[in-house]
This record gives sequence, C-alpha cells and structure tokens, in this order.
Amino acid sequence: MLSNKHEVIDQLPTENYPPSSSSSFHQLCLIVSGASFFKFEMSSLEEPLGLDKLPSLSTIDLSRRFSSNRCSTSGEENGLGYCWIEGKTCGSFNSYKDDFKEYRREAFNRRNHKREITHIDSENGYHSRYTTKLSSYCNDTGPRDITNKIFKGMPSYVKIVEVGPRDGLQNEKNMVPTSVKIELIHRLVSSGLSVVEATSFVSPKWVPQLADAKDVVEAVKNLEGARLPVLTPNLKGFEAAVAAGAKEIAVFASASESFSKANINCTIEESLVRYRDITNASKKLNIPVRGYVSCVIGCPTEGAISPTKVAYVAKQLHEMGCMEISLGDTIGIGTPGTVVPMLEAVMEVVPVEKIAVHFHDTYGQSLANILVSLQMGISVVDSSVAGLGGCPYAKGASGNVATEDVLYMLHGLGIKTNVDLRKVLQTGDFICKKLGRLSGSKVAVAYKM
Ligand SMILES: CC(C)(COP(=O)([O-])OP(=O)([O-])OC[C@H]1O[C@@H](n2cnc3c(N)ncnc32)[C@H](O)[C@@H]1OP(=O)([O-])[O-])[C@@H](O)C(=O)NCCC(=O)NCCSC(=O)C[C@@](C)(O)CC(=O)[O-]
Repeated sequence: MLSNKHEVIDQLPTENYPPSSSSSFHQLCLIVSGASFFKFEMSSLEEPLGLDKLPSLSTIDLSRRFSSNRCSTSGEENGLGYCWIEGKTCGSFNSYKDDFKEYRREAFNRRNHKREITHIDSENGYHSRYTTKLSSYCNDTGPRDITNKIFKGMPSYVKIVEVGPRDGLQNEKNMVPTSVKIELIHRLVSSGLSVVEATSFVSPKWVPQLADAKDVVEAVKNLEGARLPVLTPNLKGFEAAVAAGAKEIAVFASASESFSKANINCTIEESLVRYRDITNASKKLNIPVRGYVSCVIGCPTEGAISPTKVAYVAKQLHEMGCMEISLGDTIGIGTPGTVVPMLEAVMEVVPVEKIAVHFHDTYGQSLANILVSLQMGISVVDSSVAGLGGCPYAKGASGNVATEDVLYMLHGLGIKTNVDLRKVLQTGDFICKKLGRLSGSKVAVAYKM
C-alpha cells in the first residue's frame, strides 16, 4: 500500500508510460466494448495498479495497431491525427463523412441478429444459455475486427476545455476568495490545459459566487499558454468582459424552453437574438465566441429533449459564428443510448470538428458518454478539475465529469492531450482543500488510497 501522496502521484500514468502487453490491450478493448460476457483477470484493488500493469494503448504505434494490410496508413498526421480506420487513407476529418456513414451502417445495422450466447453471470459466476438480440461483433469477427470497429474514427488528440473555475465554482455556496480562483486558474494552465474557462460575466444577483469576474480576468488576462474564455449572457456582460481584458467569450443557450427561462430569464429565441448581438460585436473585435447548448438530453422540468431541438439551437449558434458548439448534458442523465442519436442530429448540421461534449456525472455515465462521442469523431471534451460543478438553475445537476478521470481514460486509450495528469491531481487536491470537500474524481480518490 502506498502511503505517501507524492509517491502515489509519481506513479501516475503519463501520456507515454511503458508499453503494456498485448493481452492488457485486448482486455481493455473488451472492457471498452462493454462486453459483459468475458471474465477478466483483475489486479488487487488494495493498491493502485503499477504503471506497467495498466492497460495502455499509448506506446503501440496507432497506425500499426489499427491497420490491416488494406490500410494505407503510414503514421502521417494531417493536423488532427492518425487514421484509426481500417482500409482507409489516413486523413481523419477530410474523410469523415464517408467514414461516419460507414460507421453508422456497420455500428447500427445489427439490431435483428438473434444469437445464442453463453452468459457468465457476474455476481454468481454461473453459466447460462439463452437466446438474445445483441451485437454480432463477438461471434462474427475476430478480435482485430472488433478492435478496429471500436477505435474507428477516434481522434488521436483531444482538447480538454477545463471549466472548473467557472462551472465548477459557480454553484459553491460559500464564497471562494478571488485569490483562490486566480491561483486555481494559474495551476490549471501550468498543467498544460490549453483552454480554461475562467469565470462568468453574469448578474451577481443570479450567481453571487462569480461577482468578482472582473478582478479574476484582470489578474489572469496576461497568462500565457492558454485561452481563458468567460461566459456572457448578454451585451452588458460581453462589454464588461472585454473591458476587463477577456479575449474569448462563451454564450449559453438551451435546448429546453423552461431551462432557458430559469437560467437566463428569456426564451430560446430571445437568447439567440442576444447571442447574435454578441457574435456581431465580437466579430468586429476579432474575439472568438464559443456556444453552449444546455439540456441536450433532458431538462429538469420538461423531461426528455428531442435531438431535433438540440440540433436546431446548435445550428443557430454555429451559423451566427460560434467557433465551437459545446453540447451540455446539464443534469447528467444521458447514456450512450441517448447521446448517440443526439450527436447524430447535431452532426448533420455542425461539422464534427466544431462540436464539444460537456457531461455532468449525476448518474455516473460521463465516461461512457465521452467514449461514444470519441468513437463518433468528437475531439473536444469539457471537464472540471476534481469533478466540481453543478448548475444553480438545474435542480439535481451534479458535478461535471472530473478532468482527472477524463485524462486517465484518454491517456489509457493512447490519445494525446498535452496535459500533465499529475499536476491536475495536485490542483484538484489544492482546490478541494480550499473548499473543504472531497474530490469528485475517482482517479484522485484511487491515487490517494
Ligand atoms: C441573463 C441575466 C442577466 C438576466 O437577468 P434579468 O434579471 O432578466 O436581467 P435584467 O436585464 O432585468 O437585469 C437585472 C439586473 O442584472 C444586471 N445585469 C444584467 N446583465 C448583467 C451582466 N451580464 N452582468 C452583470 N449584471 C448584469 C442588470 O444591470 C440589473 O441590475 P440592477 O439594475 O437590478 O442592479 C441573468 O438571468 C443571469 O445573469 N443569468 C446567468 C445565470 C447563470 O450564470 N447560470 C449558470 C450558467 S451554467 C449553464 O448555463 C450551463 C452550462 C453552460 O454550464 C452548460 C451545461 O452545464 O450544460
């Protein structure tokens, strides 16, 4: 058992930790595929796994890993990454549409396959035979084909948008000192995060915690190495943000009419008018604007939200000039079953490279949802250090998915982030101590044991 924190942190997986065996790799593929029919050799959970025991794909050359003789990949990068798609040339997003069509055909056209399988009951360990409808992956194809299907279309680099200082803190009841917010941003930037959402220029009556937005931005505006967007709900906020020195803005619409009312006191259409004013003003100043769509799966009052509504709002934001559209499962109710159709709808109207995903972890589904998003080609993921977060106007919304957990998964998949997980863990430790709470990151908890 590791007792010393530093000892623990020193053993964390980095982006390039030592090679794993092919059997670990195979195990991971099976885990990722959600195949519950296989038994794994598990390591003791009494202490964190040593790095050499962790299933890692990171050190195996991606092009070799996922290519067959048919694949012409030579490991070249085209700016967005290596091709992970068997039998294709290696541009990732250039060939995206074709790849995605094929992906959908192969991934979703297997609903009526009846198969007899041997089920190993995970609790009782007994074998039972039954006929069920399920994916034909396991019986039709070899492990290599399964692997190719799982990793098809995944990016080799993912940009993390750290939202801890804004989304993470906005719901904190006790006022967090401005100096702590500033130090938090410094630490996050020094861990390699290239985008750290710093604060919001919203009404202090609505979100008192972020009433010090001006002071925060003035203190961090010259920080190098990261972009520091701030949220603005209207021109008043936009102007205040720019005056304080903000160089990037985010606007936040909703796919739910009730949530729009509760959150920004206007209808969806009214919010889009406000955001058009902001994007017009920002174009003149050459300030990039990110657009959020909240409640993309469900709303605390309206229930399920249709993918068509989400796509509509996303399209509007895209067309008015938002450079990236972040899709927020504000109350964290999504599963891959609901996230995939929502993403499909949005991808019809917004290019995949402009889509980000923003999951709250209320039901523990965030990593699964991120994984399917990656499989659909998305390469921008929002997360919050230590899993801080929650929306004051969304009852039941819990923290965002923890940055540490996302990094751990991405690095385990061999996906680059340029973020130092150790430093993010230390930052999570820092902010949790300041807030007097436990980390919401599973990885942080595991490495402290
Ligand atoms: C939009 C408003 C302002 C409308 O609020 P309102 O009360 O309808 O606005 P108003 O125009 O009547 O103004 C009321 C007061 O607020 C002031 N005011 C007006 N605008 C600003 C501003 N920008 N900055 C500072 N002050 C402002 C304004 O000057 C006035 O002050 P008073 O005269 O009473 O002293 C309000 O509803 C608001 O601030 N809402 C923000 C709520 C918020 O931040 N929610 C959390 C965001 S998280 C989210 O949306 C989800 C996301 C993005 O994280 C993604 C996900 O998780 O899914």
